[in-house]
Amino acid sequence: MQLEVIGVGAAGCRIADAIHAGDPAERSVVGTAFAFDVDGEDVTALQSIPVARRFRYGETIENGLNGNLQRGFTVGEEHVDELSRHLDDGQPSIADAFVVAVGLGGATGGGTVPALVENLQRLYDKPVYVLATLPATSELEPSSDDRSGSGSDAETRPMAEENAVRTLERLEGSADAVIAFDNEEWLRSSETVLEARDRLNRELADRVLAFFTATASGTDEPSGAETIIDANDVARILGDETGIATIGYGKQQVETDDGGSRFGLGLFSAETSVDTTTAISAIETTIQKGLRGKLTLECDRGDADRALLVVGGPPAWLNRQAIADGRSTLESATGSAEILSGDAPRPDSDQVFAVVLLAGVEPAGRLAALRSRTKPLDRRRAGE
Ligand SMILES: Nc1nc2c(ncn2[C@@H]2O[C@H](COP(=O)(O)OP(=O)(O)OP(=O)(O)O)[C@@H](O)[C@H]2O)c(=O)[nH]1
Repeated sequence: MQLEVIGVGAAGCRIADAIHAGDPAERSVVGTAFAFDVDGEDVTALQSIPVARRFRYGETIENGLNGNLQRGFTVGEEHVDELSRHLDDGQPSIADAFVVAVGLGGATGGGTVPALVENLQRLYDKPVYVLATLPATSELEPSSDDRSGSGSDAETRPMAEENAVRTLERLEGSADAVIAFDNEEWLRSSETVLEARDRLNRELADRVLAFFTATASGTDEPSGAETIIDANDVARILGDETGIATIGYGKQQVETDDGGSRFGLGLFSAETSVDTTTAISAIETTIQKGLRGKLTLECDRGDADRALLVVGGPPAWLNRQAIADGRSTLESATGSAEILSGDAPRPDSDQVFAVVLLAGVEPAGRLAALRSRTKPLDRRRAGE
């Protein structure tokens, strides 16, 4: 698939940067990556997105938005046309989808992304997938030191939770889907988001890239796959009703045994000698890791409305029966009949991988907890 990747706010820009940095040259999925932030220093500190694609907006805002999401929404509305014009410099017309990255909890990304997503939906006939982090609990607990790295005042921490829920409410009905990443789940004990963020962003980028590079776009060379997953399949599984999605990923190193075929000489064929039992076992193990291992957002597998599985690796290792069995495993784990599966041959690789996308996974524990602690806006307005 070909993606236009847009990061908004500090976290969103860093995540977009990590995706851009990890985009594999030989199987690139990032058409153009953009970084939008009101904080010029954060935009400047990025490593990978070309400088010409980084934009500071709202220069008149002094001292940032300080977690004031209401102000963030206003700033987003005010600047959305300006930001959308920058996107014309990319390749939106040939993109299969937009991926908009944001750290939920902040005011800049969380304030601008809803207006931007609405605008993208109006301007282009492409799905818009939001990639959103959930705030870690350490940010929600008042403490004497600034452990979160995003707000120094104890008063701002509970705000992260409320902000996250409000931004999600605003995205309702405009984002096609929200692929969630739970910072809390991915932090090691006593680690802060500030300390861990580069690792978290790499983990997230790895999964997002594993997923999208395993899918095909109309312009791709024939891959030799038995069942290709394309942009329409992804859109079908992610849906268009702002459902919450999560990604699982498993991989395993395998032996490749021919002289040079891994390097694109085309000698590697399904006939190459890989013991069938070993291949089946490798596929089963990676699918189990993808399905039962840590997801970007933890959830009950049985809550997923739809799911997608792509298994990739050296062609000789892609045992069709094991992939079909994996699909059945996914079917019984989710209880869903809306399951798609495909394969992604990688003649130049020595890894077997499985990427699992679960969609419509609510109520996902962490998200349900955030929502339950935040009063619906109508009750709040009524003074309850
Ligand atoms: N995974 C990840 N999460 C981050 C990162 N930086 C911040 N966060 C989280 O993202 C949330 C939003 O923080 P920021 O992106 O700094 O906020 P912002 O959108 O720039 O908005 P303001 O700072 O309020 O103006 C925070 O609650 C953190 O949990 C990062 O690099 N990676």
